[in-house]
Amino acid sequence: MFTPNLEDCHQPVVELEHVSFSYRGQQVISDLSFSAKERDFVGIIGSNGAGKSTLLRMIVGLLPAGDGQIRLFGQPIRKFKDWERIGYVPQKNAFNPLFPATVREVVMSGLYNNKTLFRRVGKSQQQRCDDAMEVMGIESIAGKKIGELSGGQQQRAFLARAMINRPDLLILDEPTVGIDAKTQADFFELVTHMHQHHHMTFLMVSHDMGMVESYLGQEPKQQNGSINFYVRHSHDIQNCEVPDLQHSLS
Ligand SMILES: Nc1ncnc2c1ncn2[C@@H]1O[C@H](COP(=O)(O)OP(=O)(O)OP(=O)(O)O)[C@@H](O)[C@H]1O
Repeated sequence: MFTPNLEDCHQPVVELEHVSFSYRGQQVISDLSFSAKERDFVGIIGSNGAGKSTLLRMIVGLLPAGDGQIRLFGQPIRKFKDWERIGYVPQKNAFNPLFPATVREVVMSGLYNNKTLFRRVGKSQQQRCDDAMEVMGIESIAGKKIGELSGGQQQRAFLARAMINRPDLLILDEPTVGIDAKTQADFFELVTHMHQHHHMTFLMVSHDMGMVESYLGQEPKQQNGSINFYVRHSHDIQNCEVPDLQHSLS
């Protein structure tokens, strides 16, 4: 019987090889090698100050890796240009209630990068914005000021902002910190639903061990210093897509 090779059909999305990082002589990440493939869900767990946010900032190009190599979608990070393929939700910053932008404006701002900043926003971009807000269930509050929303609603808006380019990789840094337990559980359900139904890879820093273990298993797949990596591999969810072949050989 034909058995597809489930391990090899998913391409690497993030690869780190012997990466280290120091802030002014204080080493935070030491000799980290790690990779995530298409549709993997990686939970990054560790104590305060372990270096989790630093790691994510290196992966999104906000900090340069001191030593070692980072590759994104198979390309060395210094050559990588396709940043629309990556959505990033940094650690929560509560918005000042006086902050004037609406939810729609915050979500739309996810479209702007160096290339699109001065381009007129067309119908298709508006549609993308509507789609992202619909997925996050925030269409009804599109016109509200972001600063007037609850923490959970703000996080949904940031997630919609990260989703507007329909990224292949979504990076979330403690997305539910400071949010009540029920909203956290709803948010986690939304994220795992997205993982199962959209073709995306997730890297998520979280302190919520219960939720991480329930989705990613009890044991970390890898450790580096006091950072633990819990992984749900893509092939646990979906087989490689070879429907015709499978059909004809069954
Ligand atoms: N810009 C900076 N300059 C100097 N040191 C920094 C800077 N940012 C972080 N650090 C230090 O680097 C270490 C790792 O910080 P980082 O924010 O990556 O940890 P973390 O694991 O995300 O922590 P937490 O769970 O508290 O968010 C900490 O000791 C922190 O004080």
